[in-house]
Amino acid sequence: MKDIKCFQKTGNILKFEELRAKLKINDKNDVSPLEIKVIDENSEQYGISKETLMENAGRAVYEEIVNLNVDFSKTYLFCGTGNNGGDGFVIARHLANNFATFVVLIGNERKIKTSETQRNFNTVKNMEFFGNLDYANILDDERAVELLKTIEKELENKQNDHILIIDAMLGTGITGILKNPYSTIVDYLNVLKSKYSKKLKMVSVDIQTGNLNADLEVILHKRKFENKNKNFVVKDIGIPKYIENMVGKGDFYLLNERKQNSHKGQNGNVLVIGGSKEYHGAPVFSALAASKFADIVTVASVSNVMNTVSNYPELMPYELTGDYIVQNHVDELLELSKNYDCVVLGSGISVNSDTKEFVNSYLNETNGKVVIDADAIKLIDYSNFKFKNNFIFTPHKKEFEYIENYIESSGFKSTVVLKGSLDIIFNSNNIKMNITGNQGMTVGGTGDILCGIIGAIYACNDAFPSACCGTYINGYCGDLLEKEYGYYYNSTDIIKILPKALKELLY
Ligand SMILES: NC(=O)C1=CN([C@@H]2O[C@H](COP(=O)(O)OP(=O)(O)OC[C@H]3O[C@@H](n4cnc5c(N)ncnc54)[C@H](O)[C@@H]3O)[C@@H](O)[C@H]2O)[C@@H](O)CC1
Ligand SMILES: [K+]
Repeated sequence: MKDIKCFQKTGNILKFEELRAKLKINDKNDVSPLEIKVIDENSEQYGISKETLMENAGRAVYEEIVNLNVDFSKTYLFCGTGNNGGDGFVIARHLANNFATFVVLIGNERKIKTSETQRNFNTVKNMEFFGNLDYANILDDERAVELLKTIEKELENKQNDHILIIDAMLGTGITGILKNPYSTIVDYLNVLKSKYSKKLKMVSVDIQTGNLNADLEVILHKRKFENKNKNFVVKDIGIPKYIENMVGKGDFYLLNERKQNSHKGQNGNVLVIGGSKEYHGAPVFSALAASKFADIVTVASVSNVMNTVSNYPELMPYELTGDYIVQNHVDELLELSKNYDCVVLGSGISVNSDTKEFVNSYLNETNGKVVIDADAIKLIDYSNFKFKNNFIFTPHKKEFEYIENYIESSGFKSTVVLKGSLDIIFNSNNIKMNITGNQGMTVGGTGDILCGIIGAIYACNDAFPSACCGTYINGYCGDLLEKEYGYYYNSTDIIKILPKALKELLY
């Protein structure tokens, strides 16, 4: 892993910005909870801890409360056990210095799972001990109604002019319909709000819980799809822009879980179509890399590649006639491909006119997932070529020159991994950089390994996350090896360490 400071506007960053401009990919405005999870994780990895994010989030909400310019006689914070509740604890810390503050934890405190929420909860408990705020723990509807009744009493009592309710119950972690006591609390608060709309102010942290009709939603970092309240403000919490454009450990949340009780072949099977009389190492590297992740990997190639394949019992051979993969193999291979989730095309396939015909016919005919690498990229006749959305290209700089002029065309639906010291992964509406890997990766075969890894992941995932995660894994192996051996490792070492990398990243 290179440390980020080395990317002071190097060629690659400029290339990234040039491609992003060309593809007209601007920063997303709305994000899904899963995307937020990816950003959170990658912020943590690249330098801004979740604790800092939580602190900034709480502070941002507190600033909005101050902006309301209301001298609240009492503030209540309804906090869940997740990080939304954690934000609530941070807000309570700030409120308590200026307002009478009452923190309510909903659910058993043992359910608090993240360290950042735990830390802020402990501080709230200390503040209760020293009398800076009040605290109650609500476990069921009964206790909830009891507390809400006291709030109602305060509202009836005319001298209390304004009461603030902070909704830090649930944020992007909500799943399914609201369970009790949350739904009881939300319903009761809505009743109070309708009866005392002037005296009662309700502010939701990030997104309003259920159908709470909050006066204001203070949304953190980016607007969420869930946002329903028209009265919202989006607050920056200090996540640098580039974080959203980096591949990190967070991206692995986008991959499908391996099926637990799966049986053979459910976790993806891959067909490697490559090799020739001259090159038999390349397709075997791709296949061996894929075999560490996929269930079944077959190499379809000519006889002398089969000799190499036969040294690896974990690889299935499929022998083709002749010395090169050529046009008269098309029907046979289109048929064979139907039994596989993903095809890896190109490793060592050689550049000659017959193979050129094969590559173009195969890619025009197939509807399956294909990772297109190396010679195959050179052999395509781009003048009348469909960049299908189930294609992932893995060119290095030189090979990229073949496809660069087509990426802006509306018909460009493929995903590209532009390999380099900083890899750039993009399709027509996403673009990310990957910084794993090091100079040791220039050794021959790493490109074959990369397309094998991507093919194995792509077999049971979507194209863009497969391209990102596969590229990350490949470089990550190089980083593990660099720690041990400096730059003095080769592709066989990468394949050997691949299971360790996969375990660390995916397990
Ligand atoms: N990058 C960001 O956007 C940041 C997000 N942070 C906060 O973190 C929140 C997400 O935190 P979490 O992922 O921990 O999730 P939440 O805190 O939103 O809620 C998760 C908890 O609620 C419970 N829950 C889920 N669905 C439920 C339902 N239907 N009924 C009852 N209980 C339910 C779960 O058991 C879980 O414990 C965001 O909304 C935001 O407030 C901040 O800490 C700062 C960083
Ligand atoms: K909330």
